[in-house]
Amino acid sequence: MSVHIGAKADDIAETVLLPGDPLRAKYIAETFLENPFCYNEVRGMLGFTGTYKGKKVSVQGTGMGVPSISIYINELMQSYHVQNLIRVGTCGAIQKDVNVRDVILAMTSSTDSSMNRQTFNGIDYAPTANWELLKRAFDAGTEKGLPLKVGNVFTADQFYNDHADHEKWAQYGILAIEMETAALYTLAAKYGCRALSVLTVSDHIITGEETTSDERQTTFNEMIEVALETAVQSK
Ligand SMILES: O=P(O)(O)O[C@H]1O[C@H](CO)[C@@H](O)[C@H]1O
Ligand SMILES: O=c1cc[nH]c(=O)[nH]1
Repeated sequence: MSVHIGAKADDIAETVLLPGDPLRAKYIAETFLENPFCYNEVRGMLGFTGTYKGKKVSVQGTGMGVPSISIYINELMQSYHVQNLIRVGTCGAIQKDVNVRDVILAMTSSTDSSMNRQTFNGIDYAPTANWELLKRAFDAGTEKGLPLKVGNVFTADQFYNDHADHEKWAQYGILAIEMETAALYTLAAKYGCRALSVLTVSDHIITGEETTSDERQTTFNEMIEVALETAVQSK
C-alpha cells in the first residue's frame, strides 16, 4: 500500500494505463480486460487489474493536472515498480489540420507548469516520450487505419485560462492542449521507466467544435485499443 493507492504489491501490473477520469478506468477495465478486479478506491481514484490478450495490465485513474498525476506516478514507481506508463487522455486541438476524434501520440510536451523549473533550478527540460512505446503505438494505430497525429502537445496548469496565447503555440507546432503529459514524461525519466501519452481530441479550442458523447465513446475505444496493443507488446 502507498498513501493514495490501497493495492497489495502484486496487485498492479508492470504496464499501467492512466486515464485522468477514474470512471474511464472502470469503463476500460469492464469493457476491454478479462477478469478485472478493483484494487483501489482511495479518494474514488479507481484502479483495476485484469488481462488483455493474456497479458496482465492495470488501469489507474490519475485525476486532472500535474499535481494529481504526479502523486500517482510517484507511488506507482516507488511502491509498485511499474515499467510502462501509458496515459489515455483527452485534449483540445489548436491546429487547423488536427480534428476532433483524431488520436494524437505525444512525442514531447511543452508546459507552463512550474514543476520542472523547480526540479531543474529554472532550466528548461524537454519531457519526451519513450521511443519504443511511441513506435509500437504508431504501428498499432496505423494498422487500424486511424488518422494518427504525432508531435508536441502542451501541458497546461489551467483548464480555464484567459491569457493563453493559443495562436503562438500553434505557430510553434503545438498540436493540442491537455494537463498531465509533461509530468508523466519527466517522472518516467526520473524513475527510468517508459511512458507515452495517447490522446483523443475531444474538442477544438479554436473552432469550438466538440465531439458528441457517442462519438467520444467510439474514439476513446480506438485510443484505448492503441494503448492496449502497445501494452501487450511491452517488455
Ligand atoms: O481526459 P483526461 O485524461 O482527464 O485529460 C484531459 O481532461 C481533463 C480536463 O477536462 C484534464 O485532465 C486533461 O488533461
Ligand atoms: O485539457 C484539456 C482537455 C480537453 N480539452 C481542452 O481544451 N483542454
